[in-house]
Amino acid sequence: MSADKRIEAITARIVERSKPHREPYLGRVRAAISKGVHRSILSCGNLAHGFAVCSPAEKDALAGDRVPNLGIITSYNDMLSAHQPFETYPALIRDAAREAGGVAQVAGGVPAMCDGVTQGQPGMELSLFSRDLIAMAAGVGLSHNMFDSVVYLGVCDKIVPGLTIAALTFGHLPAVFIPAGPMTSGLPNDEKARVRQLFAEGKAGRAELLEAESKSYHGPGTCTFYGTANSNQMLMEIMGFHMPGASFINPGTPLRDALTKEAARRALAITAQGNEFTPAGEMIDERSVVNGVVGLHATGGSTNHTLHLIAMARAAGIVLTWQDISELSDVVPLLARVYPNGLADVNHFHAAGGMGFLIQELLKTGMLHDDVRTVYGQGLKAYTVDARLGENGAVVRDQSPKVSHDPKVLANIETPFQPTGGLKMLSGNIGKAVIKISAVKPERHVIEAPAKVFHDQLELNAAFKAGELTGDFIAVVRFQGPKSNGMPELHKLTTVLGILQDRGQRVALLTDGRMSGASGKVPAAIHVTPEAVDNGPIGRIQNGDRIRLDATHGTIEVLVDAAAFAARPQASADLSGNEFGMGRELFAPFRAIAGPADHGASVLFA
Ligand SMILES: O=C(O)[C@H](O)[C@@H](O)[C@H](O)[C@H](O)COP(=O)(O)O
Ligand code: SF4
Repeated sequence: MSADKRIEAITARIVERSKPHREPYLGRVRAAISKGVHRSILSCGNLAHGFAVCSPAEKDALAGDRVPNLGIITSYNDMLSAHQPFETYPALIRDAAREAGGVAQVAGGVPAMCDGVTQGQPGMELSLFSRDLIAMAAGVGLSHNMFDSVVYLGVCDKIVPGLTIAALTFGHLPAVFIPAGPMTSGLPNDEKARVRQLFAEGKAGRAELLEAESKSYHGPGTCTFYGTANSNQMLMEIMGFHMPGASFINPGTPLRDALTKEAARRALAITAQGNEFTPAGEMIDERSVVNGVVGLHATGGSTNHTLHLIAMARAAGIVLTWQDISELSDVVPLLARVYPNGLADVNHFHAAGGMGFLIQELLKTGMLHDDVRTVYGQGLKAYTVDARLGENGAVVRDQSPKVSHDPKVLANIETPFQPTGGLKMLSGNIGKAVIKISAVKPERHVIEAPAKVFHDQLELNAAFKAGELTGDFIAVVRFQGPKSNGMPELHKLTTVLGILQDRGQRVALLTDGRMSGASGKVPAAIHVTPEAVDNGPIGRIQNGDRIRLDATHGTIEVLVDAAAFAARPQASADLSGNEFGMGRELFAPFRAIAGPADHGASVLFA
């Protein structure tokens, strides 16, 4: 069936807006494709260097242009529990390539930051910029120009967005993303959050907190809350970069390995040398991007994708805006309740029917474009399946169930948890912002209260410890934008504001910074643009100003006389402490040129 007419209209608007960028982009992709198999333009010297460590048979294969060579971009390290399983993937992929008559080589590695390790630490100020750095680093690997297709190994927050930017920049090559899968379920996320609140209130000690944290984050795989990392998996599947059913299979299982080998074989099958050539730059179009946004809304996905998905789309010449995202939110129902939007984790989501069921339900009422290209072939309907291991160890796919295995976690389209999605744009005399309402109770969608102004999250936490955060208030935490300090996640605010909210205070957050995808229950107007350091109105808010955050009508207003507000001096902040230490000095050029949040806060696109 064709997509809902409202989805079609927004898609058509994006197509029209994107033309000035998309058409030249496609021209570059087609020009690169026309050069044919890329090793043929390398000199003998280039080639000899490129396959010096290969076996004689591989050298022979690669010397001609008849055997496809698969590039591997890996983000393996031991810091991210989600990426640690990638250590063994290159060997698996090489075996699969050889068995399929091809060759595979690691083209390069990219850096990967664990936002959980850097949360609340100086390192978090490198996090957002690491996305674009990852795209650049992947570009270094692919610039060897030895490859006919690429597999990208990445899971977490900035890594999948950065790898997607690279995959679309090298859009003349097919791109298959291979995930590592979620950690098995440990201490439930809400129990972990409860112990954190007890610790913050002095009712639990450090030993008890560390025990709870370690029982929650206990082994290889992605953390099980529905944050940015798991939003990435959802996006890669619904946009057609994953093999169907690949996203949420636990690491270290036979099915996981079978899916990895299958993905490698598929990446070799869709090169220009075969009959199903699927270059990434042509596979991904405006419909794929809209499908990604729809998936975000239907699952209550991470607010960080109001930054990343914009930058990812832009890499393919597609101009996505917060208005598009907000209007799609008005159309797409919420079908998943996964922490922080519920108590379940991604393992429960998968067991309830997972991505196959979600896509099936959304297709039923035209919430998704079915007529899209994917690494698996034509049409998203092929993704309404469940993957399992067949007798001979091959991946077998069954049609997704017609009814959710757990309606409390995954709803049918006829009975959604909320009629609209989770991500709204706010606008008003403070500028533009985004808010995630899927995890906020309806009675907190409108908050009007006096401002309490802070210049970093530690100041707010200190005010909490000093007992100064009484009554209703809107915390204004500014100078947290990309040009100020790299736009770190302010997730440490979640615990304190959550305690105050649980005590009955009506509180909200307003910031030019961003939150973790795992943040949720406190209303937060984030990514305020323009940011304070860019002369944004958020820099003219003063303590005591009444602010009205209205997620129902999509507005964010400071209730001060317009002329008086405009006449106020712009606040300034001492950011010298953010310029050095923990590598921040290396990212000064990024802070200097970063674009605004509503354009993806990127150093790659204005
Ligand atoms: O956007 C995200 O999903 C977060 O960056 C996530 O990747 C990060 O790791 C959380 O902050 C960890 O959650 P805790 O800090 O609550 O453990
Ligand atoms: S989900 Fe976050 S905390 Fe968990 S491994 Fe990924 S980046 Fe680290």
